[in-house]
Amino acid sequence: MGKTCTELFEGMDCTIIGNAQDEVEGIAYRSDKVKPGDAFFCIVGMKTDGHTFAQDAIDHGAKVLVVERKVYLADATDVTEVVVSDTRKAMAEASARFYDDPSRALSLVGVTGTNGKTTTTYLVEHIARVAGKRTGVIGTVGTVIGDVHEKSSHTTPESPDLQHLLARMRDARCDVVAMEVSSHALDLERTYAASFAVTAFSNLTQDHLDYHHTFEAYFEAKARLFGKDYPARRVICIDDKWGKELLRRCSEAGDSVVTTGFDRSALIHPKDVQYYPTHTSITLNVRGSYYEFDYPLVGKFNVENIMCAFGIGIQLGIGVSTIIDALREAPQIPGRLERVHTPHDGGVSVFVDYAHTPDALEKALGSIMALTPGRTICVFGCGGDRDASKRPIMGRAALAADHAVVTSDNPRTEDPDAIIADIVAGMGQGEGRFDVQPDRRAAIARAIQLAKPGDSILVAGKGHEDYQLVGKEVLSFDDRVVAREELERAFGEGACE
Ligand SMILES: CC(=O)N[C@H]1[C@@H](OP(=O)(O)OP(=O)(O)OC[C@H]2O[C@@H](n3ccc(=O)[nH]c3=O)[C@H](O)[C@@H]2O)O[C@H](CO)[C@@H](O)[C@@H]1O[C@H](C)C(=O)N[C@@H](C)C(=O)N[C@H](CCC(=O)O)C(=O)O
Ligand SMILES: Nc1ncnc2c1ncn2[C@@H]1O[C@H](COP(=O)(O)OP(=O)(O)OP(=O)(O)O)[C@@H](O)[C@H]1O
Ligand SMILES: N[C@H](CCC[C@H](N)C(=O)O)C(=O)O
Ligand SMILES: [Mg+2]
Repeated sequence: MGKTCTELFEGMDCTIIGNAQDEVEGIAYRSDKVKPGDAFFCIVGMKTDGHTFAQDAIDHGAKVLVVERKVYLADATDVTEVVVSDTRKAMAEASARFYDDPSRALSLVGVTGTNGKTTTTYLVEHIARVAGKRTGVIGTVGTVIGDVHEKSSHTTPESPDLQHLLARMRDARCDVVAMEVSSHALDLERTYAASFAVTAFSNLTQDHLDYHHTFEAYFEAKARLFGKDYPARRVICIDDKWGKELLRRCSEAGDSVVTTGFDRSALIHPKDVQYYPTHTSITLNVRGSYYEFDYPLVGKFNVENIMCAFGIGIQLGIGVSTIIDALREAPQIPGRLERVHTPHDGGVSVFVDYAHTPDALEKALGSIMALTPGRTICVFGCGGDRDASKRPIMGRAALAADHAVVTSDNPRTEDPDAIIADIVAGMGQGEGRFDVQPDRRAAIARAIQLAKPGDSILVAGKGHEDYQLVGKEVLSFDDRVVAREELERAFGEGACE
């Protein structure tokens, strides 16, 4: 299934040097992954410049090079070069064409925002499924095509991988695909040339300032999903100033917008919410009509996610009663306030959650504390090679718990003790209310040792992850499994009193 350079690049602002009728067999952006007949896109990255790997790509069989500046390869006269002004955008557009624009053959939903993307996409998938649609999901926890789950390395894949996935979903006759769109993806044009039926915004709070540097730049990256490159129907949570600004822009552009939020001016907002340990009872005001129902997710932040998914359902044309039927039976989202079940828990509730930002940690703790009769203990750390400025803020946020155990998340290439020192720098007011235990298993065991019947433990930061990244190594580690093992060790048969 090849495509000629003409087919891939026609209409783009580019110069083709060589044979425009050359057939391209695939699209590559890593030289060592090139297969014979591929087009290799040379990307100027943050660490290195893809143009310097042109020869390596040719050695692996690349037939076409797409470049921002001509590379003049003396011995490669049979290689066609395509000169463009932005290889990332050109790669996204060529990838869409290579797979015959799969996003146009289905309803693609893009969810962006700092927190809530994974949860919302899972809810949308479930709503669409209950509405009788065939579904797909693309995001942090992995890819789902129909009933088949696959792992993924990025929340939002690089454009050739994304278009390939969408093509597989189209070929599997998916009607609705719910996809997380990260700010990195928008900035790096991974989703450029994908056409969305609906785009949705959850919230914007601190994360990824290592990459974007300022909040404004972070917001503008997210805002792109609501701009001219991505025409679609919109769903916007207007509880923060960033959502209000997006609403202003989309209204000015004449877009169809469904607003959501606790803000009473939102088209979808709650009239009443009752929080329980196992579920939530809500009365929602949806465009002036009231709907009362229970759903099996807990916590205040999930009210926002429920409303966002509701709004997306409406924008997809799904009936309100179907949306509510689906939400009543909403699935447990892996590693999001997921209760650890084991026969011997000593009356201690352990929740594993993916809170890895200051706002998420504060909200996850608040949600657990509101449902806990006893004390709440928080086990958490921060990822290495990621926004370091969030560490002391997360430290301070964790002091809302009765006790905190500061540990390692994914240290990656950083020194775990140095990450912990950054966190503890924000915990000056908490003398005596936290311990430090760099070993994550020992930290979970320590929290269990401190807990009494009626207490809760929040193990935050890694959620569904079944690995720990230490240096360049990928170690096997799953908070849910480790918590279960440590609960059994503490309270199971044979445990020492
Ligand atoms: C910060 C970031 O997103 N970086 C992405 C970016 O890397 P980069 O610009 O540094 O690329 P580079 O290493 O300088 O290389 C430049 C070019 O040379 C190529 N190259 C490089 C080496 C070689 O031997 N051969 C070769 O061809 C590379 O493939 C690349 O095309 O472009 C690369 C592909 O072109 C991505 O793989 C890489 O993702 C890195 C691995 C990453 O960790 N990204 C994370 C932060 C990320 O994207 N996260 C978001 C989720 C965030 C959230 O939701 O919280 C996500 O969507 O997953
Ligand atoms: N609407 C929300 N507002 C604030 N915090 C939330 C919200 N929804 C979820 N959270 C918190 O954020 C964590 C991550 O949630 P989720 O995985 O849905 O977000 P995400 O945007 O996909 O995150 P990531 O950027 O890592 O992909 C949850 O475990 C929870 O602690
Ligand atoms: N998508 C986020 C996930 C962070 C998860 C946390 N466990 C960590 O490793 O920091 C990121 O890549 O920044
Ligand atoms: Mg996610």
